[in-house]
Amino acid sequence: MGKSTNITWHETTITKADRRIQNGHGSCVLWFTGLSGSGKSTIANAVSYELYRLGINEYVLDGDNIRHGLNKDLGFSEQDRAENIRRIGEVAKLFVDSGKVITTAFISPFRSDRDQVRAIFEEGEFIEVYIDCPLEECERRDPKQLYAKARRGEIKDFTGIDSPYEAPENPEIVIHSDKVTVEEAVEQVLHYLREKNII
Ligand SMILES: Nc1ncnc2c1ncn2[C@@H]1O[C@H](COP(=O)(O)OS(=O)(=O)O)[C@@H](OP(=O)(O)O)[C@H]1O
Ligand SMILES: Nc1ncnc2c1ncn2[C@@H]1O[C@H](COP(=O)(O)OP(=O)(O)O)[C@@H](O)[C@H]1O
Repeated sequence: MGKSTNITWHETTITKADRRIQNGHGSCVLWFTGLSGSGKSTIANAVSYELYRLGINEYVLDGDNIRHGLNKDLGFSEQDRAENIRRIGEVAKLFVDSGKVITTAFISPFRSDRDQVRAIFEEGEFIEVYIDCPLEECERRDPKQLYAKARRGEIKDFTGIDSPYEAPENPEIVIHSDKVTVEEAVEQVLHYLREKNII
């Protein structure tokens, strides 16, 4: 329940539909989820680059970056992760309303948090992209040496080690990042967007 009272929703003069017409394409959020090191940031940025090249209005919301600003008051407890995802979901909704195709790269380990974000969007606007990569491979990559730290007990509540990751049950897109190249992953996402007439 919100704390604000006496507030009224104000419809904007220019609508999401108007912005989509001006842009010449649809808007949606490609919600990447997966373990640390699975490839969320790499693939989300590669998708974004390709969309930009095609003249599509895009934006990337990335976990580490948001935690430097908007969500710098949040840690990695289950409660803080839920609030992290809730806020990102609301920000993503504003971007989708602005007419963009956005990618988000957050571990978002809890199914209920992701489902709550899905619920604030209209049908077809929330596209869950599961970056499916075995923990062993993520740990082998360990691009930020965080798994090594977690194994040494220097980071607590690390996803996949001592904090759970709940895989999506019905994601729109599954990318096996241990089996396909980044280029193939990008093509998989673009194919989906074209098939749905979003781009
Ligand atoms: N305890 C713990 N568990 C998981 N990840 C950790 C942790 N501490 C720091 N980091 C770093 O923070 C990035 C994950 O932030 P997110 O906002 O995506 O996490 S979450 O969605 O709220 O679970 C994550 O980024 P990625 O590696 O890009 O996933 C890590 O770099
Ligand atoms: N097929 C692939 N898709 C995505 N990343 C890959 C792939 N193969 C190797 N990598 C590497 O794995 C690492 C993934 O890191 P990152 O994108 O930061 O993951 P995350 O955002 O999920 O933590 C990068 O160093 C990237 O170069």
